[in-house]
Amino acid sequence: MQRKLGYRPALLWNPAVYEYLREAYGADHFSRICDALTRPSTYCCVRANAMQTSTAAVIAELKEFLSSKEAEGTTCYEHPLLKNVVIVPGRGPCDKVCGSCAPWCRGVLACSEHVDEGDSVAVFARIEVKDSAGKWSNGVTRGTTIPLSDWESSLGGSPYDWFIGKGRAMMSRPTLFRERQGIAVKMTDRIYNLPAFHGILEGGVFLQNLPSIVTAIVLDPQPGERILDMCAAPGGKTTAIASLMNNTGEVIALDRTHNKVLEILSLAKELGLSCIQAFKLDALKSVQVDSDAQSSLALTQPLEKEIQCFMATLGDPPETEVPPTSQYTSKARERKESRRLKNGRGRGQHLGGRVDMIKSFPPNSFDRVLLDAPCSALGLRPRLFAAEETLESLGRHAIYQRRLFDRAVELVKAGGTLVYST
Ligand SMILES: C[S@@+](CC[C@H](N)C(=O)[O-])C[C@H]1O[C@@H](n2cnc3c(N)ncnc32)[C@H](O)[C@@H]1O
Repeated sequence: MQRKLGYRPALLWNPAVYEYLREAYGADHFSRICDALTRPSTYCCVRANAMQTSTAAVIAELKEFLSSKEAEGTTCYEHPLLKNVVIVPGRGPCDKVCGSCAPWCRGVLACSEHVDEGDSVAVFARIEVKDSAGKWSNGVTRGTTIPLSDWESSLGGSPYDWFIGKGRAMMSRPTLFRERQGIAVKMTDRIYNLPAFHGILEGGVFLQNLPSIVTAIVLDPQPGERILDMCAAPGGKTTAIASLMNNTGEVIALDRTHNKVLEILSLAKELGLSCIQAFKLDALKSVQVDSDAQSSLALTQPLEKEIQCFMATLGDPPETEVPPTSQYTSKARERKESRRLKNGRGRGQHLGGRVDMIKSFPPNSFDRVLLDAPCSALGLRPRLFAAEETLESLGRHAIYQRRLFDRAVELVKAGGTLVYST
């Protein structure tokens, strides 16, 4: 039983992607990457909003918050090199689980008999796998009972179950399978422990990962300049840039999705950054073209053709390629669905609020351009599952990113700075 409580998960890949990346990185390096991806970061990073507070004030307030019961034992300190950046170390992995994420009742698949509100429970994550018919499933019907006597051979025994911590049931077993909303388990001890910062120091801090903060610093925006952030929502890097400019000059943020533009505007308002203007625009169409250039653009290879060429460069797929699914879903439909998942609600389902649209910008319009292109999200951590990405979908991301990059190159002034991050 003790063996199961160790946290040594494996990341589930599409086999062809796994082979491709293993060859690209080398077996040893790739194995370390896979291992790191399965674990959360062991620290949090908070950017102090210099417009509203000081780093010292943020540290004082965070320390007070962290010394509260929930986050006991955690402290924070200023980053040794980056001013305005505060690091909050977490803990993990803990052999004996050392909380608080909260499994939502609709997410609970199976549960032991006679669990009552207030009981102490162990929480496992189960990963979906593809069955022989090519259908994704976790093999558990919602409402399954886990017999306490043989939990190890049922839920606990598969390589796709990982113990993630202990908690207290907030609902009885019958209630949690009946309810449509609510927290089923309040985690008390987690394998990895990072304090939650809900609603803390609103407007004074922004929770942001270190590479995102560094991206804005590398761009090196200067007060008074005109900066473009091409794929900007929710505005983490846009606001970091505006802060570095002491809220002077012009920071233009683009996103192609209405609701996401609203998010940028709302974050800029919350942080008191008035030099940010956000527009709804497809960055692929962000460069003004004259009519000659327009007709040559029409001659550029369509995306599908470019992807086929990319696939051809990979040669035959390895024998381990995942079999095609029995239920056919068109590529266009798959793309639409994945866009919907990434972009949230579409046109006609606006969150409310007007956003400005802009047509395009003349070439060489900006002192500096940041392109934080949409990516495959394979590097997001922690993750136990990456098998939905195929070589084709990765190729699609690469081509899309390159097209955006071409636009960024056109928009930055000669001698200006272009930072590409993804
Ligand atoms: C990686 S996220 C950007 C994160 C952001 N830079 C930050 O730090 O908060 C990528 C964003 O690009 C947007 N996007 C994707 N394709 C786009 C396009 N063609 N034009 C404009 N925005 C696009 C997506 O809606 C998404 O919000």
